[in-house]
Amino acid sequence: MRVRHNYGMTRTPPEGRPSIGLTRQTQVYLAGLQQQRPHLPVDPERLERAAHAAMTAEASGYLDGMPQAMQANLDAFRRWRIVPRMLRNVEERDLGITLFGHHYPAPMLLAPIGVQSIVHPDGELGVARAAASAGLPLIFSTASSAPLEHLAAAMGDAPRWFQLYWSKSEGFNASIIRRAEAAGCHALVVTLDTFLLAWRPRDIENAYLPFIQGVGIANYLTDPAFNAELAAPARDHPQGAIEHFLRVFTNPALNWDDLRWLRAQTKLPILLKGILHPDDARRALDFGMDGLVVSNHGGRQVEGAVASLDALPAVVDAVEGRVPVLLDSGVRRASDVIKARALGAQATLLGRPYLWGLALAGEAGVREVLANMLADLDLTLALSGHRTFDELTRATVVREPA
Ligand SMILES: Cc1cc2nc3c(=O)[nH]c(=O)nc-3n(C[C@H](O)[C@H](O)[C@H](O)COP(=O)(O)O)c2cc1C
Ligand SMILES: O=C(O)C(=O)c1ccccc1
Repeated sequence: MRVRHNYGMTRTPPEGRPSIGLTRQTQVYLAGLQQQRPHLPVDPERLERAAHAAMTAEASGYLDGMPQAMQANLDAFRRWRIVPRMLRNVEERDLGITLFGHHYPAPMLLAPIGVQSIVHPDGELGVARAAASAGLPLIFSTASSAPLEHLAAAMGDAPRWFQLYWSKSEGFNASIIRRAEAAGCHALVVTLDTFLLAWRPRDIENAYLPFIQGVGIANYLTDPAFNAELAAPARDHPQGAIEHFLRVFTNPALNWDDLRWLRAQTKLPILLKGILHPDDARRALDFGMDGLVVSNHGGRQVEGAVASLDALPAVVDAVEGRVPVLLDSGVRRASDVIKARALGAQATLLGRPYLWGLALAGEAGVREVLANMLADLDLTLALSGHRTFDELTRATVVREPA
């Protein structure tokens, strides 16, 4: 089943099907799933618990982040409340948005998440197919368990972006950007907050690092520049490529001036992911960046970090509408997408929730999580009194009373 990227604007429900007021596109997407729905928990907290119960201890520990930073992301969303508006004729709605000249069905992308095969054998390929069926853009991670070309092939012409882990190897960086362009990615998202992997208590307790087993480095193993760099003895030694990956992955010397090199590499729009300070946002614009992703990496890098949503308004003010600002970290339900949009995020990235779907039911689980999110988004947009996301403003939300 394939759904084109045009949600809404039609009132007729699919034949013989009672309408509960969803846009036609949301109905069609849900209807297509009826036969194969795994029926996962719809509530995100229950979904999370079920997924963690189904995973190995190592995968469960790896998905977790630091308790305070993760909780801060969720608390920040809870502190904002939507103020619904009445009697505004919201019968015809359009959830679509446009970013960098491309139309997408909803203000939601799938966040780049590495090493997905540790939660389910469907891994990134299952996620790619599920994203394609919803028409929602998937951001391929550099640290994927499958090469980006395989994911692109599984998606047909459905939209995808590429996330870059900017390694110490200039040859690899240049090569992987070329590959992302060739695979039809619409934009390059450069993740700045993970130039080292943080002190992650659960992984340390489990003595766990996925790459040691060679998981999550498919883009490196298939890269001609990366392979050319391997010394001959390393090439003959199965662990050689893994050791080389570990050497080049960490890159703490990166600084702003390096963005000049990156800017010269591609004409694709470049977004910086991990921006939390308004001065960094302004600086990104000085270096010709095309967008920002406000993110604390799902609370996985700096314990006690500011919540993404709390950092958003100052970044949006600093940017003054010059480039799109996106947000992730803590998006769990449609109302979170609406709150983020009201506070100035053009779109949000959905992270862990789709991984929970993957863990429980592979590709079908991801499809279901996405379908549930879209239906919730469609209804919550309407019930809060809006036909499009452009109608949301800061006045759509209030902070909870102290
Ligand atoms: C298991 C896991 C792996 C991740 N891998 C990557 C990655 O490869 N590249 C990246 O930019 N971000 C990665 N992230 C961060 C996500 O892109 C996103 O910022 C985060 O999941 C948002 O937080 P949330 O899932 O709590 O909403 C990863 C997150 C998780 C949970
Ligand atoms: O674990 C992560 O958060 C992450 O971003 C990552 C980093 C390197 C490889 C795979 C995932």
